Amino acid sequence: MRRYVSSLPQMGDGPAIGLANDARCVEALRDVWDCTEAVADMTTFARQIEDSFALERALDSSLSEDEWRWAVSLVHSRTFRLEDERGRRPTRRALVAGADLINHSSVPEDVNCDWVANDADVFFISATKDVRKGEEFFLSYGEQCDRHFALFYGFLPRRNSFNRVKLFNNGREALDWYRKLCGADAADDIWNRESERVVKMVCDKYGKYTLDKKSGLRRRVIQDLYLGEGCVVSDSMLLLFNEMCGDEEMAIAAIRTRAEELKTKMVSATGKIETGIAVLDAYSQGLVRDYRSRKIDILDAVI
Ligand SMILES: C[S@@+](CC[C@H](N)C(=O)[O-])C[C@H]1O[C@@H](n2cnc3c(N)ncnc32)[C@H](O)[C@@H]1O
Repeated sequence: MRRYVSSLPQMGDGPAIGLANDARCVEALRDVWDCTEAVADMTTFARQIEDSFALERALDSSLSEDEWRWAVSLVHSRTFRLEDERGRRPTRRALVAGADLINHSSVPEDVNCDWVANDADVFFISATKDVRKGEEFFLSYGEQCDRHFALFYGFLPRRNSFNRVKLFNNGREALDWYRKLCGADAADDIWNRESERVVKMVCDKYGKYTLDKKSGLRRRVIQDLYLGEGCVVSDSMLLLFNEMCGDEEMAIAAIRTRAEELKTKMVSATGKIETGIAVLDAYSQGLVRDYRSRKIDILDAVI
């Protein structure tokens, strides 16, 4: 056991355990387009660490905050989530020595093994294709965009076909942006009726239920308004703009305009980001830069 623990990333190995563990990153990324979700994740994570540290500290006053952050990061980056689909048992996390050495790949063809745990908590890991002697095993830690890996694991997958850039937070924001682009008046009745129709139509097809914090009610919202790797435009965004613009060419032109606008915003924030990340270690600085440049590449590809 001691040998195993000493083989783990040690305290201070920040990069190996993710940017979410560094509060200074939250400041560096705040207000920068498309990092808003990363910042929200990091803020939640920081609060969870603080709250749980206070509880642990009550049990063991010799525990330092750095030790606690290190332990939480290892649990995040090295454990397997055991979920009981029938809901009879709460979700648990298993630290499986040996299996926790397998790296992730976001390239489906490179993934060559998979895992499962049975009802008796026996953990199986098996090859899903022939693996030659000396070849590396790769698991999929999930079909996630770069944000997830940078924040909670401290790396970016070599190639990530699941990476994306969110162009709008919801359908109303998108239509409001488009109204301004067209120079229409916010009080224009015809425009507003048409917007209502489009939002309802896209919501019926692609909307997801979310909890409205103000009213406490569940509402259907259009969320997946994104561009993905290889000039992929999400179905909900294409439908929304097709309906509003009346034809596909104009819809694509509007999406391009938005991409250009966001790229300009991201590039112009570079100075602020560089100042913010100057306090991070060189590895983490590189991670933030790569994270942003991959987003810019996605925007560039459609411009
Ligand atoms: C479950 S561990 C995998 C084993 C780890 N490489 C080790 O040597 O202990 C997860 C950590 O491995 C690293 N990792 C996993 N997949 C990676 C990849 N494709 N590229 C770079 N680092 C990766 C990250 O530091 C991540 O937090």
